[in-house]
Amino acid sequence: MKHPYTLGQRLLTIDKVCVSYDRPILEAVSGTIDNIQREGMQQGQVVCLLGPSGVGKSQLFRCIAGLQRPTSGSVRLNGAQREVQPGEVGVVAQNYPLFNHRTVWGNLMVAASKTSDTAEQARQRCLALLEEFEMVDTAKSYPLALSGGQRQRVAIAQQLLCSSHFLLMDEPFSGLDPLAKTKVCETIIRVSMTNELNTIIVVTHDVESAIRIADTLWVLGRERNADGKLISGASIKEVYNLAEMGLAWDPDIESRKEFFEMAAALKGRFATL
Ligand SMILES: Nc1ncnc2c1ncn2[C@@H]1O[C@H](COP(=O)(O)OP(=O)(O)OP(=O)(O)O)[C@@H](O)[C@H]1O
Repeated sequence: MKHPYTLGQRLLTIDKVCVSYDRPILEAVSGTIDNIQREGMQQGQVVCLLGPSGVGKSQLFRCIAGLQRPTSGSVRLNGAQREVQPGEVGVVAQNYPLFNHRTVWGNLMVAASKTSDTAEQARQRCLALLEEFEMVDTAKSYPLALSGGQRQRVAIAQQLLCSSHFLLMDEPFSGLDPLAKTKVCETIIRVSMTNELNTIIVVTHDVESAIRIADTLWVLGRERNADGKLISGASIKEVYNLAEMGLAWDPDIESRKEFFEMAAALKGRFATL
């Protein structure tokens, strides 16, 4: 079967990342993200990192964000030899920390000013993102006056302004009702299609939302010993290339039987990890 895309440059390399405390938490985690190229489309990358509770997703998240150095191994961006530095990957945390004493515009300008050559350039970049997220009329509002979804979009815009196309999102669906989840999925898809280099890694437990937004799923898990007990030290046990499987970028994915089959298969796999 001919795939409707090709792969370009390497954007992210996770190379045998190990994290240990009193016991191994991550054991030689490796993975790569390449630039997806779809003819006539501006298509970014969305990878969802799934795995059972306590398996080590947050530890890997921190390593990818450059917030924590692995015990061994490395995370590198854009084919570089040096390790990722804090700030290069935007982090959208669960509570969307914003400056509450600044307006939406003020919050965005703080971020844009750090990475723009002139104030006018910063202004243009902020305006473009507000337009992209249909939030121009909230520019003068303060974060506490926004809905959760609006705050999340400001946090995403802020991180896109100060990082270089990489966004890490921590459990963006937790505690949301189905309608709100759909909106978050739409926001992530929209961000991924704003620039072909935009690369979003979403850490989530939400299997259905993950299948809706991702081109690739990484499942973090552990091995079991002969007695069926989990062995410490997780690695990426499964990689599902949804793009190759014909399950990515389909706005009607939820109405297809493959969607339900994939969700059921993943949940079954979770139980073993
Ligand atoms: N500073 C630390 N010292 C020792 N152990 C730690 C430390 N930080 C995390 N751990 C352990 O690492 C393991 C993985 O934790 P982590 O928070 O990454 O899991 P997770 O997959 O994100 O879980 P959840 O989905 O519940 O958030 C846990 O067993 C945790 O106790």
